[in-house]
Amino acid sequence: MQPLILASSSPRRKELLQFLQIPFESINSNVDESIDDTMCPDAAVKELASRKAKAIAAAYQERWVIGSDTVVVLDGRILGKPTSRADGKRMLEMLSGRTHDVYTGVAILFGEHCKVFAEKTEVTFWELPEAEIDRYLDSGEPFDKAGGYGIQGYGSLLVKQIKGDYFSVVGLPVSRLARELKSMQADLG
Ligand SMILES: Cc1cn([C@H]2C[C@H](O)[C@@H](COP(=O)(O)OP(=O)(O)OP(=O)(O)O)O2)c(=O)[nH]c1=O
Repeated sequence: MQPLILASSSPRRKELLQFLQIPFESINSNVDESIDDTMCPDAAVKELASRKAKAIAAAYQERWVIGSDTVVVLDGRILGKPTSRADGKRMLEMLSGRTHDVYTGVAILFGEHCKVFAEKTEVTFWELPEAEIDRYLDSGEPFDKAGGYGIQGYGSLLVKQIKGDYFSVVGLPVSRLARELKSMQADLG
């Protein structure tokens, strides 16, 4: 079997997929990630994960392809990656002292076969004084991450509690993914 393709540019997703101990290569899908504002988060991450996987599957026939997308959701509003320092600060101020949801969608494609699912994890932040938010922004870590933080880095210090899959927050729910992939492969013989 040819190596699976991870339709992603994310170094975190690449690192997490290595836990499955299967050969793969990663290829950036470069898709337009705009979505309808009124979409519910579960549907939005599944749509974006599918869009990323389909873009690669169209160019690489007969290959297993995985696409994924992560968003942060507070009070029903989707927070993507901050567009500026001010936007990052606004997001972290909103998340301070509150519990939000992180949704990660995954699409597994093989020819006309596909499985798409989403995981939700609840994350609670400590109350964050402005000086702590400013220090965190200075680290540069927030800018390529949904919600403006990375739980796997300095952002770990902002987090009081999580409920659900930690790896899904980092960008790929590896444990569920391994099971879904195995089940699809068993069904296909
Ligand atoms: C909340 C959170 C998000 N993130 C990351 C996961 C995703 O990489 C990113 C959300 O953006 P995505 O659009 O899901 O992914 P990406 O642009 O990094 O990569 P690609 O589309 O090529 O697969 O935020 C963390 O690394 N840690 C966290 O704690």
